[in-house]
Amino acid sequence: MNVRHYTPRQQIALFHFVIILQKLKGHEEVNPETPYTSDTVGNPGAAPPRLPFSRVTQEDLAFFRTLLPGRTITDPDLLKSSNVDWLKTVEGNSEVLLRPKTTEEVSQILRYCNERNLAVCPQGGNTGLVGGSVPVFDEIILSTSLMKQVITFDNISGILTCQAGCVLENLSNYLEERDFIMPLDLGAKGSCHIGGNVSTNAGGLRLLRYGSLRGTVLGLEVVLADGRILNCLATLRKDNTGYDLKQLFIGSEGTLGVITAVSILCPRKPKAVNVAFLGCSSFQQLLETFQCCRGMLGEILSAFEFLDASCMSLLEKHLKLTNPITESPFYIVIETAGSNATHDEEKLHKFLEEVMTSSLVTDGTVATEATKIKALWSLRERVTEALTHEGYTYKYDISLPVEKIYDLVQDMRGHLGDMAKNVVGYGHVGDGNLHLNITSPSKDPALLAAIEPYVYEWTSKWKGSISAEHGLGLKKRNYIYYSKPSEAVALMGSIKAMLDPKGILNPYKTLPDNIH
Ligand SMILES: O=C(O)CC[C@@H](O)C(=O)O
Ligand SMILES: [Zn+2]
Repeated sequence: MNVRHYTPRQQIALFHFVIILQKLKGHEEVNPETPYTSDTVGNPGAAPPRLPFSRVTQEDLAFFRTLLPGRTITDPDLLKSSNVDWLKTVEGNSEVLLRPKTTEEVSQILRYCNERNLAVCPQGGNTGLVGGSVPVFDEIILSTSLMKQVITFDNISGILTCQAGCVLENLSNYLEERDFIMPLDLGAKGSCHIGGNVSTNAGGLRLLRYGSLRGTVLGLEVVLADGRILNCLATLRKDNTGYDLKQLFIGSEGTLGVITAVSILCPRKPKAVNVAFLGCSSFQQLLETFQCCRGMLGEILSAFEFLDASCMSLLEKHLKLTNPITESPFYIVIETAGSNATHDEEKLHKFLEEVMTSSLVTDGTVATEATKIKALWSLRERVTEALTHEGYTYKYDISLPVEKIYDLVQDMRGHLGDMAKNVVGYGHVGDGNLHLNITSPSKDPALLAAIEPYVYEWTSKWKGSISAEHGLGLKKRNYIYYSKPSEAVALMGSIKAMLDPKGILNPYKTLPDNIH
């Protein structure tokens, strides 16, 4: 976890080396076809015209280079992967990437940018799916990648305090060595930063059991747009002294402040973990299995996830993963996490017996051993990755009453007919959160016009959320009114104006172009 101290020259060399390695691995290879977002101004889901922020000058660069020697990056090749999002769907034209190590440095950067009216795009692991973590035009990229120190961990209370740039998987490993776990787990754990997770209020695979970050985050340190440091890094379970300001920064996607440190309540590492992978012949049966599962597994249930048969075909086709059970229209991943292996296995087997004999489930397999558990989880966690091989993916992250979630997928299939290559559904049944993904060989404006606003109207009719866990970013911000009343959006605008009067923090994100 600790960062070794390198000279500025060594740091640049290391940074170059890492980028070359990433390119060789092919992970960070930039799709040359990603259009610059600035070229798409006026298109649906794209950017409004550039706001009148200052442009970065040589004097500005001189200031940053003095403040962050070796950590002010201007080489276009090195900037490329920070300008483009993980999905390679949006790309900014930033000419500066800043890599502070301390809160004080972040504070000095923001104080300077605010005075100079320079726009800033805060960036964590850049794994977001709504275009929130990359610049739209030439915003300065403020990366948390070197802020990766664990500050404290209390093994009595289970409270971890760390810098915002800690990678989620590194934190999980750190905690597991101490018999604890993170309350949050995501497919992107190997790259995403805890600060980014908190800024977007990421949900993930354990929310059913441990709740959202709005409950597990106990304190935050945030740097405001004008450079003021707000130290609300409490490590208390209970604290009712005034307004809970940290909630404003959770899920506001870096538009109100830059999160620099987080304190979070971590559960004990479960002694026994089991994963069951089951097949169901209808979504109705899947829902009945969920009800039965909640009743019979009770407190040991830690995840209830699903994917449909189309997702499975893509996993097999593109990632060469093997379906461990008989083909079914729906698949469920159930995880139990408890403190007594015998008790948990007994409960799980009784439940499996019940759902098999009542024919709710057609086939299944169970894993207790770590590598097999990981393999079963891959079938759910890697659907997003499999979809990227299909061409262009239109992504929708919808909350609905749980009994409605798959109706949307079926309805959309009927609505789109042959226009779409694939219409797939997967997600977090336990949280009523559907990931509806629609693919086409390439970007297709006619297909998009058939999907939107239809999908948002459908969601709004059932009082759902048009962004359950991914945020609004650049892509979804103008659809906020489908989920929030105008009074609420107007109040959000007032809060933004109060905390960031010049609007320098992550402009063009989260809030709609027109607040009415
Ligand atoms: O890519 C998506 O649509 C969902 C990604 C993620 O939230 C998941 O649950 O796998
Ligand atoms: Zn998800």
